[in-house]
Amino acid sequence: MVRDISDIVAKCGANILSLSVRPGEIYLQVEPLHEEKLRFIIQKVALIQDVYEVTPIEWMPHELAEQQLRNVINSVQEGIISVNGNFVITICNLRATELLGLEQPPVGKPLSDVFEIPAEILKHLQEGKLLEQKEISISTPRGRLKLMINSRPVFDDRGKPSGAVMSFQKMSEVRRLAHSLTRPVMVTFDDIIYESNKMKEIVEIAKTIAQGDSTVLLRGESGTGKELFARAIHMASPRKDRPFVAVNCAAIPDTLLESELFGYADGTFTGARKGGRQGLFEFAHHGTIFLDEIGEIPPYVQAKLLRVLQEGSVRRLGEMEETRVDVRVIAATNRPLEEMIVRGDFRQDLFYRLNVIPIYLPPLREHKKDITVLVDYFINKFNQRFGKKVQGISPEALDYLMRYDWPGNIRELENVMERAMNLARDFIIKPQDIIINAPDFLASSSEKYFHLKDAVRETEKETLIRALSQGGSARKAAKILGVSHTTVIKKIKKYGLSL
Ligand SMILES: Nc1ncnc2c1ncn2[C@@H]1O[C@H](COP(=O)(O)OP(=O)(O)OP(=O)(O)O)[C@@H](O)[C@H]1O
Repeated sequence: MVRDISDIVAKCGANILSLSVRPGEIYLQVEPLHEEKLRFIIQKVALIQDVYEVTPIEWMPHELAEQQLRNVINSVQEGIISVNGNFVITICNLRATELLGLEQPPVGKPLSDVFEIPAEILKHLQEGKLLEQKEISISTPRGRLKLMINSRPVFDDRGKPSGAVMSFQKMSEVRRLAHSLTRPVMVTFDDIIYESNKMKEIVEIAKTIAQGDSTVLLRGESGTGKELFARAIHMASPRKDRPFVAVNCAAIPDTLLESELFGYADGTFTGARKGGRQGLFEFAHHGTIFLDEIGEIPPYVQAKLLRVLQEGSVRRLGEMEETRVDVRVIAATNRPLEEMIVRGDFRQDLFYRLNVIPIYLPPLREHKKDITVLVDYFINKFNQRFGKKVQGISPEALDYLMRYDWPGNIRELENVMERAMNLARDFIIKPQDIIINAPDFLASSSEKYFHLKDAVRETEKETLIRALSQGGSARKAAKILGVSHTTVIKKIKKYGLSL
């Protein structure tokens, strides 16, 4: 049939440009024809035995497939470049062309002409190796650009490397994406509940300093609202649409803290991720980093942190190059830093750098006036969470709360209220719904009633609290108690305590 068709076309003096045969279909591309000649060819071909239909079409099937593929690769957000075995560009999508600052896709040009690829990466590609999440910095007509690159090798029929397909994204976009996934819980100053003048003054100061960029040091006992204030300051600042990165310095083992904060270069240590990794400071670029439990950081990390605060740039572990970071630092601690300086446990110069705006959050026992509004706030909060309809608290129960000293501060009050809301059978919280786990306090109250299990729990919690305040850190408490650091961390979580 193909020969019969070709004969007809040839007799009409038309040139066949390409031909494609599929089961049940024959496609013919001929040079442009006069309309009459075309009609004549169609009529003749239609008369060939077993030909059912002859239709003029605009594009050959391979041209259509090519167009569809081009549309797909041009519509993706990432830059895509494919190279052959000689590292000549065969495909370059619109995003890649734009990122490289070029007018036209550089198809047909050697990769090295348009892309300043570090030698080690080039070697990697030539050897047909997979490349994952490698950061590179290239110069474009519009200036230097940091990219995150991935590359998959392509192999020929004999399994030899014959090119690669690379995809890349701007580092700033990767950061933004990561941030959109880890967006902080939106805490604002409206979520800070108080009515006392003491707290009012503090909130006013915090609102004012939120506008600036200076480092803030939040001091106060555990559970007084330091993290809440840090988040509210961030959300009231011009940085609110950028990352808020909260780091609990005490929860990260000393050996990891440095690389977590400042990142590491490729091949810095065994098991490290290929291509290195950016640290939390880089991740927080243009945003805020909250360094909780700052008193827990070891001396060598203190020295590096001081440099970051002084220079405004970070150097990843194992790297020479410095990266500028624009990060507002909010640090917090419940430790007596001044005493730690005297003992040589905390650097004085770092203290001064951190203590630019000190904010002291008082313990709840010093602003008991706020208990009433806080109780109402927690009743509302837990009504919503538990689908309850508790309307308030009885005067006796409130009096009970007022008599207690709240060593665990607002966090402890919140926990006690959560428990009370679970126990409440009525629309009003009664004294019997309030369980305060403090032996001294229980002894002085009318409801003293212990199962052995509860007593063991209480004693364990008490002992843990004592070891923590004596030692000042989970690690030291573990030593005092003769248990592992992990056990202490687990128990702290179990009892809703905080370092
Ligand atoms: N003024 C407040 N109004 C409402 N909730 C508060 C207030 N202060 C603290 N809280 C709540 O109390 C709990 C403890 O607060 P937060 O974690 O901020 O304390 P912290 O001082 O950072 O504690 P730690 O030092 O143990 O990390 C949180 O659930 C927080 O939402």
